[in-house]
Amino acid sequence: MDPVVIVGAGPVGAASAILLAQRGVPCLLLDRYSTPYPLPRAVHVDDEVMRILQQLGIAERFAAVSRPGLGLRLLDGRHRTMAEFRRDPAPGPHGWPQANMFDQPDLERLLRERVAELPLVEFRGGVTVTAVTGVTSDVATGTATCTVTCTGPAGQETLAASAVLGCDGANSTVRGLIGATLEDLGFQERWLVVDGVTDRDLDAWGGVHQVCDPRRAATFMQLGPRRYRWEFRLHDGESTLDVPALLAPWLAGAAVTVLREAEYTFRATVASTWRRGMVFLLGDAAHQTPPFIGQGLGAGLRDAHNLAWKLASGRPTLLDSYERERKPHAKAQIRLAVVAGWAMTGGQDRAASVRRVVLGAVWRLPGLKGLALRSTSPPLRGVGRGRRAGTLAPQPVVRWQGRDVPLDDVLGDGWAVLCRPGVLIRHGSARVVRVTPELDPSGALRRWMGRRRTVLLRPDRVVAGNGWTPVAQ
Ligand SMILES: O=C(O)CCc1cccc(O)c1
Repeated sequence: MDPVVIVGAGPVGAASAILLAQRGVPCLLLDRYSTPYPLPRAVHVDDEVMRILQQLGIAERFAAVSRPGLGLRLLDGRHRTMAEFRRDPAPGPHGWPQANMFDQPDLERLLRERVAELPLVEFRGGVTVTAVTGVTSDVATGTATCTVTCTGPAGQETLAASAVLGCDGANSTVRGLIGATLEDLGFQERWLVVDGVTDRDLDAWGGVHQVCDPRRAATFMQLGPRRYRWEFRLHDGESTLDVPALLAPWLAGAAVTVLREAEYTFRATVASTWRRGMVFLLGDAAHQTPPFIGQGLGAGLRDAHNLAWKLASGRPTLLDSYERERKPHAKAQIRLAVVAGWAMTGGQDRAASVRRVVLGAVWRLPGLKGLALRSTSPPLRGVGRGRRAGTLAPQPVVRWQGRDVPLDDVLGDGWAVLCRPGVLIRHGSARVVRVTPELDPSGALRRWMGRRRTVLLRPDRVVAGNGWTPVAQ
């Protein structure tokens, strides 16, 4: 079997390789560079994405280097809290804290270590892809073969591939090679991103601070012990900022070493098509979002998780659902991020300051203080029928073979059916898990199942339907 060639060994490419190799699919993981990009970019993943890291086999190690986020605070220009939306740091319905803050190089290291453990993944660094063919092959038979032309330490090579995954970031070569264009979702701002380490803990609140000040919108958060991220909006015509002066109000006299200062243009875009033949786009190659709800990297990992089991199934008809499911989900999260950005920066008009005053006043109403933040992840569209189809099943701790384990570890890598005790089903190749009081001592799974006798779960733990619907399998 020709390998799946994955272009780009950042988190999305590495995650794709791991998920495919774990399912027995050989992968060739190519990157321009031999070592991971050393500078921090993403800072947050939610609890649904933590389940993907769990499936990759790195969640425990990741939890040891990340910290639960406490939510979101909206501050005015004098850093006074206008509103606070809290998150519980304890594990939630998906078995992990709802928000997890981290330093991206830590995640990249864990992913590369996991890649190195898998004999079915070959990594080649220093390789630049120049052409991809086979993009219009008839994939109905599943036998299409693509070729990837690249240059690297071995000179120019043409590689045969059963599929090609373009995980090569915002300036994706693969995207251009398959003729996809970018749809603009109407947001473009320049921001200065500053990462720093301080000589002592700043004793800051452990959530994300969004400064809603049209004169200088800003974001501040803690990523690790004495590790902090600041982001400052740049106005038209500004190319540099007085960073020490901007950091000073956050430091309370502590000294900071700036690790990185980089200008980014935050954009909201989605690729016109995410697939040609057996060539797929994932991550920033397929979509870019402003960072204001912390869902950029998560969207890419969701792409990898959505596609890997479908590719590994060897059933080409399943592949049509990749873009159909992922694109609306990614767009919904990008639109939310754009709204959040608008609320923060809100323009320079008089109405913007009125909006902020109203927000502050609304926030002081009794009952609104301490409002909990909800998930920003909508259900996937077009997945099966029935209640909760397209949503991710929860992941309570269950009692299995005498041990307390997270549900996903019991469900395994394939299709699964949760069923009430006493229900007789023909189970085909799906793993049948009977939801008895012994299995589910907290009752969380039984409460979630409600009156449903059975629930069919896809390999990515998305609800495919109620009852036993072998059609979906
Ligand atoms: O959802 C949360 O609790 C945090 C969202 C977040 C994460 C990272 C950056 C950012 O601006 C928002």
